[in-house]
Amino acid sequence: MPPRGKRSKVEQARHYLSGGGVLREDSDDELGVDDLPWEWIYNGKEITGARTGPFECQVGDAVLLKAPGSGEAWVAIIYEFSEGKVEDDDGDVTSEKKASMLWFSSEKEIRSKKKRIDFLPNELYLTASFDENPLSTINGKGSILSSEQFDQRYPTGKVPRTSEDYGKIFVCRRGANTRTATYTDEFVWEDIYRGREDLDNLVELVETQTVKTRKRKALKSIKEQDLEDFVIGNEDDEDPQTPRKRRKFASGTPTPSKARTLTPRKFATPTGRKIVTKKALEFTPLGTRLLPTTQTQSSPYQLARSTLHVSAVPHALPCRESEFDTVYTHLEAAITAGTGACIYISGTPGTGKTATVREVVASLQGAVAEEQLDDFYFVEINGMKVTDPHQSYSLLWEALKGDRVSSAHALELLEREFTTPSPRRVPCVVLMDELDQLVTRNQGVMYNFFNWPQLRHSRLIVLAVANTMDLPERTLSNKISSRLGLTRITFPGYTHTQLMTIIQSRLEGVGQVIVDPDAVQFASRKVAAVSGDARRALDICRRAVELAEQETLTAESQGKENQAPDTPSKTPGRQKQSGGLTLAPKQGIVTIATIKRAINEATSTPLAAYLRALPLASKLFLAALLARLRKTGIVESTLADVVDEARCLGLTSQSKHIDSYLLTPEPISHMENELSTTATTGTPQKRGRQAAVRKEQDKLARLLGLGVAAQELAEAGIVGVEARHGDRVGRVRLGVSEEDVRGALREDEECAGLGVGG
Ligand SMILES: Nc1ncnc2c1ncn2[C@@H]1O[C@H](COP(=O)(O)OP(=O)(O)OP(=O)(O)O)[C@@H](O)[C@H]1O
Repeated sequence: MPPRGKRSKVEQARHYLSGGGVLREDSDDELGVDDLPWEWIYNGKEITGARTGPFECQVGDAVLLKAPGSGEAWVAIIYEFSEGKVEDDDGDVTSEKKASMLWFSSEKEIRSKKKRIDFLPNELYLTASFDENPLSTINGKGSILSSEQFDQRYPTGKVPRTSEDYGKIFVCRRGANTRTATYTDEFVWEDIYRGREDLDNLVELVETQTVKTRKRKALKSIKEQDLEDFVIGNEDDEDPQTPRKRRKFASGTPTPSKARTLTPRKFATPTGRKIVTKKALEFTPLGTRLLPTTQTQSSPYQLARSTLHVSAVPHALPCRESEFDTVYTHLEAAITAGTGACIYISGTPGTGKTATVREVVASLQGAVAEEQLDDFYFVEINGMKVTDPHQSYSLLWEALKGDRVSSAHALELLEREFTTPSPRRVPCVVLMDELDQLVTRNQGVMYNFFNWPQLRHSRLIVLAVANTMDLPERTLSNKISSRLGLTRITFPGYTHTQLMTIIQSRLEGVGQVIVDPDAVQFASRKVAAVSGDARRALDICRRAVELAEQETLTAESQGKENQAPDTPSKTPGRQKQSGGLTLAPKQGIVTIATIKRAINEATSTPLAAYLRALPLASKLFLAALLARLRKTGIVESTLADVVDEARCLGLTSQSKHIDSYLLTPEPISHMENELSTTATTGTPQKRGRQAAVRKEQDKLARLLGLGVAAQELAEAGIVGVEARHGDRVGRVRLGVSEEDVRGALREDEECAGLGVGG
């Protein structure tokens, strides 16, 4: 190996320039292949420099930074040094020496087609973007020159490959904001930068002479932004809506007086390939826009229906303020500190988990747009929308790089990405919704998404949303899940007063009373008694508004038959109309009676009627399947587990129906044979015991008869049963919506005490 600082010609020849980004082989850096420890260089108490072996660097020096694995390096000026604690993958805490870097950017990183046409092959732009990096990412020193100085040294405009300077010397004559593609006036580097004391002036120069943010259509209200803002895979540089945000200093680091921004990423893939985005994948939009007011405000009923619709995005989420704050604080802290995080959010359906997370992300997007928060990417992966859990890998990779690859390849790339230090990695927030669906047969996906945020270079923030509290423990084992150190937030079911507030707040915009307050209270109490599900409460109220509207229209058309043709139509609240029709005081608005009708309707669909008419064995089977679903959060159960669950339900249930069902002699003859081995003679005590055993066996035999019920339910499409070849533990899952089954059986007398409510 050649002595440090000197490179063989062969090694030198390996260097090559790439538009300012230096591509070099890792072993060929000035620091050599041995990872010697870094030491501080002090001036009094102040850290002014750092050394490793014979290599030294000082505040104000231009350095090359590497990203091992990708072979890329970037150029930055050291702004200051600091030391912090880090936990390695084994949980050991060590201290880490790092430096905040002021970045140069290559022409390649300008995120716009408005690139300058006069850029030089080895030109860099000075940015006002800072980032913190471990000293271990330093790869050597660089030199920055004005174009005049550079021309004097290299009149041909090129650095010979054999030169010591090859790949290390750059021209800087302008500052730039890479996101807005705006540039400072031309300057002479040696005039504006003589050393560390000029650093703050440099930043100020770039900040004042470049435009900070592109104009965004919807800074006022993120909810009204075009959905493209949140759709990944949209790499259109011209799109001013795509969120490309700035980063602040990591927390815990002394923040300089100047605002600091991160050059938004537009790095190539690790293989250096240009990213060509194919047709964008579909993602769940961050929020669904409200329909145009012209469509919704034509009648107060229509307005009420649309604001009560579950797909409408409310302007605020009442009763979720503290959950919002917790999620917001965790996300903001992780984005700012450039660390990973994994937040596990659980709660029964309709408790506002998804809505709250989207609201938080939208607020953070707003903060980014206002330059108060660092840039971050956001992607939603919904377990219900992926056909295979492994697709999550491709979706995440596409979110990070805009590059669509197969799941297996994406997994490989992600592993490499997250274990590799990279100087300017933008944090990525992933919402993994309906997580239960992603773990059906494969815990690997969940494990990876929970584990990656722990890797110190990942900057991955995972928000995992599921219905059950202990999904990680159940699927990953206690040991692994406790090591993962998840932050847990539980969303409780809404109380009736909270549901009232939620409904009333949605109705505020309607302008007149369409739903009687007593009706709101009635609906809220009904829902809170079983599930605390806002979706269900909203659905009931919306349906009740439709019923009230129909009622009014019918009354109107009947009235019209008695009226002159030009009589104005009625609106809710009017009691008397010309033409002799008199409406009752509450006619036309939703009353308790309307709510009752809406609830009845919801439970009197053909499916509900079918479910209620099922034999008790089938109902018990469904109740057991629902109980499994609620306990495990996993959509699929084994038949054996369901039968076990049914046994527990049967033992704990107070229902006389269930009791008599379980104690009726089992009709399946082979069971009889198996179970009739107990003798029926002996002392009265013994006979008592035998009778009890017999009773238990009868119950068991009955329970085993649930297999027949399962078969019948499968034939009707209510459940799906899959017994793979050679697999005696058949798997079963619901074939219709869980809510439909719960809704139908909730008030069924035979199912009382089986806990099917929610
Ligand atoms: N606090 C609230 N204020 C207004 N609307 C709410 C509130 N909480 C929930 N909603 C509404 O209820 C519906 C269901 O909410 P959301 O999808 O967030 O529930 P979830 O807990 O994620 O349910 P699931 O587990 O079924 O996905 C949405 O339309 C949402 O807007």
